[in-house]
Amino acid sequence: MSSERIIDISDNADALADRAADWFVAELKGRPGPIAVALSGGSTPKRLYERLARDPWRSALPFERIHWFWGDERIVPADDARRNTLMAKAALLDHVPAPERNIHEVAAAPTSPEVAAQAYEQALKAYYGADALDPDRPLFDIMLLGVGSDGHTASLFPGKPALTVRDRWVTHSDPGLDPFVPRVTLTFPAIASSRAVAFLAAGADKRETLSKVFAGADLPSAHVEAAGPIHWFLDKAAAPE
Ligand SMILES: O=C1O[C@H](COP(=O)(O)O)[C@@H](O)[C@H](O)[C@H]1O
Repeated sequence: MSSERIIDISDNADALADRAADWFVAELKGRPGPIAVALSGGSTPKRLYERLARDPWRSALPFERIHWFWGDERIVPADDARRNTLMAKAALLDHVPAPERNIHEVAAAPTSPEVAAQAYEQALKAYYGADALDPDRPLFDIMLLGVGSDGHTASLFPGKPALTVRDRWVTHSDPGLDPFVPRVTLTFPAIASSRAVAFLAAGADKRETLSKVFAGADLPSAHVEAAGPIHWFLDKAAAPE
């Protein structure tokens, strides 16, 4: 299986966020029933979240029906600024009519990463209504991902055991990059259960990594599959030649 790759290059990080916000709204337009979105941490997605919190994007989204999940989380105390959840709330969820019951956070410390991963998998299974992923019924409608300068995505870091986990939807991982705090992450099979995936990457420090990813290097972000296309929203500084 190899997902279609669609590359969208903008002049700068702000234009990239505008493009991604337009895509996000278009992707959900007319979609009936509950909608599951997996959010990413990282510097580039924040700009997208800020846009979704304001018009014209905000008023085009069915917040009552959108369920918010995270592709990965840092297992630190709930009020620690390194939490991906805090960033998404500050940029988006605190400013939109997102029902509390639709916000599915990963547990914070002092919960252990093992227990947090198990609990998150149970929460995903409860939402999905089954214990096994059906390829004809993707778990996520939209999966947002970042890519680190080492090629990691979510908290799937090069060389770490989490990369090989196929029998779980969620696992825990040690980080390969700062911040060096325990992580909980979706596994590759859970990420692949997505109707659409969008990577967001901006800045010259991502360029060399992206060249390797697009050349098929053995890096985590190159191994992401999806039920539908994989979009890459990049700015000119990040885009390889
Ligand atoms: O640690 C993380 O890093 C990646 C990439 O972040 P960026 O700031 O380099 O864009 C992010 O996708 C992930 O959610 C986060 O936990």
